[in-house]
Amino acid sequence: MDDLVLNISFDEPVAKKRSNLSNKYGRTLESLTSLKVPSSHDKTPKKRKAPDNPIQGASNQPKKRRKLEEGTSTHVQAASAAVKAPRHIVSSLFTSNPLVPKASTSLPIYTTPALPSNAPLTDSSTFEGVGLHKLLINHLQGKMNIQKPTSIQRAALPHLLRPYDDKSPPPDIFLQSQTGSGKTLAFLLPIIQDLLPLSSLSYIDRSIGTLAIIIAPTRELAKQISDVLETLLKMRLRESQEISDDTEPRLTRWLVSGLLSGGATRAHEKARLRKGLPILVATPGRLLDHLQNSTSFNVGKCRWLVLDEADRLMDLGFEETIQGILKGLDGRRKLAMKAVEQGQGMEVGGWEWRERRTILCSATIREDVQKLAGTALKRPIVIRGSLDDPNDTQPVQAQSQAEHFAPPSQLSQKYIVTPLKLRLVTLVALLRSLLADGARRRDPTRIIVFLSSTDSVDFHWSLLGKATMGGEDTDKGPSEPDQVSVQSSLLPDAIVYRLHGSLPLATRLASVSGFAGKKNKSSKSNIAEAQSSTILLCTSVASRGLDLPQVRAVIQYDLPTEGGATEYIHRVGRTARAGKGGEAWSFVCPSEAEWVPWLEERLSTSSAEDTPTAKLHAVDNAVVLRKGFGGKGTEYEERATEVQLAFERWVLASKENAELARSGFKSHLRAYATHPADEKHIFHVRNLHSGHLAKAFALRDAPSGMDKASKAAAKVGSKAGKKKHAGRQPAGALDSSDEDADISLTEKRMKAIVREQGRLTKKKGMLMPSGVGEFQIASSDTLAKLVKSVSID
Ligand SMILES: Nc1ncnc2c1ncn2[C@@H]1O[C@H](COP(=O)(O)OP(=O)(O)OP(=O)(O)O)[C@@H](O)[C@H]1O
Repeated sequence: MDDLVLNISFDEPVAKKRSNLSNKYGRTLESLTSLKVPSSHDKTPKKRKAPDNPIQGASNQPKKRRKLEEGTSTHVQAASAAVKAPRHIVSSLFTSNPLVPKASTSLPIYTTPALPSNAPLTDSSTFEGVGLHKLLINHLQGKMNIQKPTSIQRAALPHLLRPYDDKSPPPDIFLQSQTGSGKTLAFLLPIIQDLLPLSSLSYIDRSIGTLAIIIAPTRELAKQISDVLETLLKMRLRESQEISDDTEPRLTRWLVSGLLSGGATRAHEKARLRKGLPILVATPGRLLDHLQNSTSFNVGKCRWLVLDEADRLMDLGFEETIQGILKGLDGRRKLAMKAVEQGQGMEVGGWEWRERRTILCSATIREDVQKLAGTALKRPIVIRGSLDDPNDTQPVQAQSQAEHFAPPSQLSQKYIVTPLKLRLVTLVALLRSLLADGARRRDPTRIIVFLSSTDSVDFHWSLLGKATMGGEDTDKGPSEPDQVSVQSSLLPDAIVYRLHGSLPLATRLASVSGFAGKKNKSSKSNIAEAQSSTILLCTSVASRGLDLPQVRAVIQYDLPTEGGATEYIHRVGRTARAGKGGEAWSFVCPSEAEWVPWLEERLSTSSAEDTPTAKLHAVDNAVVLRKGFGGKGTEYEERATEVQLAFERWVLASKENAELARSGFKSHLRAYATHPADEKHIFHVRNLHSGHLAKAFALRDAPSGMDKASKAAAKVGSKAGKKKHAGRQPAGALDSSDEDADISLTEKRMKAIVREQGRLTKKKGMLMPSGVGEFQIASSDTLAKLVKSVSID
């Protein structure tokens, strides 16, 4: 069935039984002549015609098997040199795997529960009822198709829309609610409503400066919030002629928004600030930089401050930066107050700018977030947006990690216990079956795949984009950092994007918008992207806040190394947003099987009651492979093997490819070693069979020295794990250090962790990285560049 949908058929099914020859180590060896490459006499390898059907090309190749394969062609010789192994042992994918507990042999049927937990409310709640201005309601309903508030909006808006009252000043707000529940509008709408009346004062224009600031941890998130803000600010400033009420004050369009995230030059940003940006969305480093260095940045009357994803801001080490921003804002306000007292500044009608109103959004109220709340918020209350109780508010108190933070109830959560050797082909099979489902529904399918390191993202992205079943030469050399998308012959009609912090900003933004189906100027793809299915391979940089439309599934190919259950919830929260359905898939190695009850326990304590959000469904690996590759009986095994071999051929085909695979492998291992101490009983590098893991990176063998490296990684991991949470480098940390101004902070953090791991050596008084391919921090190149310029005493 899937074969049809994906236009893949096997004209010559490979039904031969594999000979189960075991070597003395008990590993089954098979030589596969499909791996046979042109002999050294063939100076110019013959161009093979690309088969129409990607898998068919491979199945047409000879199937004779030998024990050992000898790489003899000239271009394979080069690759052989790269992998330093002229004789490659090819082990079977389907033998010598650890036993996997029995799981469901059919895919669970997904049904959306009657009441998705993050959907707009269906009761009598209305935007009028929570006090929203009619112009904003008209715009939401007429232009944005948003009819009713969600529970967090119903709970937060009355507090945030309350006008300032000297005698009973409104509280600052700590917003804590599910992913995809509409927090962005919950803080943007009150800000706009508060500033709107100023538009009627004839003497007020943009020169008043910045009156509201929203801080987001990453550039992607800042851009997304800025886009929503711009959409809101396009609202009509008068009601339609027929119902226009002439007693209403006439509003002018001076309320504009700006984005400061290091995407433009400082000089350009300064010029924009000089003109005046009443509402500003910014990443922390660049904002502090302008606060400290741009005299034209007029923020003395800034009344609103939003700290979005505050726990992520803390994770990324922005605590000092935020404290600097708070001090900077307070200092500027004092100066503005003095100026008004001395008659050198002006008042803003009766609008109270002397009291700042701060909103902090965070999934968790950990100790560090609570500390931040202590400095940033006045008279704070926590608003959670309970479905049943619109008035569910409480004072801020420290809680356990994931308490009150659960995945949306309508999300379908599944996991596959996958032997290491089968990971790569299972991923391809799963992607194929999800795409086939979408094609059947005639819907473009969007899938996000989380990996643990930038090197691993780069490897998988290149592999999918360039490896072909027929082995024809589509490799046009290494990918440029600004290349946005690739297409895979194994994943027809889908465009594959990647996202991590080592990519240039323009590429990152183009990847996000391309994946979301927006028109992409920089993309070289001929396919109409809006109609295409898209896949995003990414690090944890994409786990927070990103609101990408119609994400059908989130695949955690690598489970989070940082942030435990909370990070899991954020990642899966990229789907099943605002009441829509979605699937979350987790790849679990046999040695990690304990992760499932471990996670379920945490999810059930975070759910209000024992809801389906606390249950993950096991899906049998064979079911996924069969669905993805099709065929009768165990034919899928042969097909999966052909796919694996095609990947391995690609890795062998050039030095660059082999290097990509080895870097991905090593970075994966290093990332794995950073699981915290209290997860070591589940995730420990010593439980990973390096030879089997190599298969998942399309390598025939683990890169040399990996035994030592994995021991070192295990040591480092346990050492790092013993450190307190605050001292550990989070996944994707440098992914998000996205401004020039943040580089020095970034360097400090990076040096600390690299030093901790003993991978810096001192050369000529300068610290240099002594290791290769860095894990979740950045690619080895970036690491080298960043560290090179810094000398340490
Ligand atoms: N009242 C509403 N009715 C329908 N859709 C809504 C409503 N409010 C927000 N949305 C939509 O819900 C989606 C998720 O909103 P938003 O990104 O603000 O969620 P969030 O709570 O910030 O999620 P996360 O915690 O993952 O950042 C957006 O596409 C938004 O347009």
